[in-house]
Amino acid sequence: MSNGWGYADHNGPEKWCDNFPIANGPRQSPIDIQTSGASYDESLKALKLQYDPSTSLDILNNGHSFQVTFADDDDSSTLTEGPISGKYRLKQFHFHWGASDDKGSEHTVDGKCYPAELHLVHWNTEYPSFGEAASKPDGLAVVGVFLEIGADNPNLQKLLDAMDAIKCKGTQTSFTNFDPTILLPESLDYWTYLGSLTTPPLHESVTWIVCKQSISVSSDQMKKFRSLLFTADDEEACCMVNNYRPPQPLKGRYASARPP
Ligand SMILES: NS(=O)(=O)c1c2ccccc2cc2ccccc12
Ligand SMILES: [Zn+2]
Repeated sequence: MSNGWGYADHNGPEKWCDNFPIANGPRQSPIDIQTSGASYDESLKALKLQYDPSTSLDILNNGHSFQVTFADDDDSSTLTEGPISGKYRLKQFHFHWGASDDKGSEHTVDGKCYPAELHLVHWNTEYPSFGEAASKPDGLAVVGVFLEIGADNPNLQKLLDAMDAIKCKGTQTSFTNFDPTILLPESLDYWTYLGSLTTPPLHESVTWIVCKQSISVSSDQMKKFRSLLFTADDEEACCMVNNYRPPQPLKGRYASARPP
């Protein structure tokens, strides 16, 4: 690929295998979660998410999505319990979305797409750093939350207001005192499976934890997501839309869930 990976026809998900052969690996993400095939696992615990708003640092347009980054030099913001062992620290969260309200999520549920999907990225403190953890089979845990078209979601407003300052690739601004707990659905019931990063380098290092309940977003709020650009201010403008990888082959995998 001439100029790095992206989501266009010339450098998008169908081309990633050229530079990242793991794209055709045995535990790639996202997947279509087939609820009839999901198994109940008595050993699964309830998710325990403890976030300290003082760890939020900044919001960045990285040219693929926008992400809010967190200080991860201590155990102030962590994920424990659920399907994982030990303690994982929150590193960042970001979103994926479509050009229209009928697509945009990476995971699907019985073939249903959502207009957007939130990913909260955590790394296993068994390893010395995020960078070390990112390529280990149990290195990362990502909590996914679907966004569904409905009423305006006031909990998204601070993110939407910051978007004017990060329109172009490579721009960032301070984003402090933000508690990502407000982005979570009321119920933290989840499906879980072993997968990968959904973007290059596609490391097969992620325990996926996908919430069954969605949060709301209005069509007008989705238009604000679509006002961001994939491109830098000195490049021809290209709207940041359809920054999602489609579901990948299950290759014998299935999602698990806690018994009702
Ligand atoms: N979609 S994703 O959660 O796989 C993902 C990451 C996952 C784990 C670690 C780092 C990640 C960085 C991402 C950056 C942009 C988009 C998805 C990303
Ligand atoms: Zn993601």
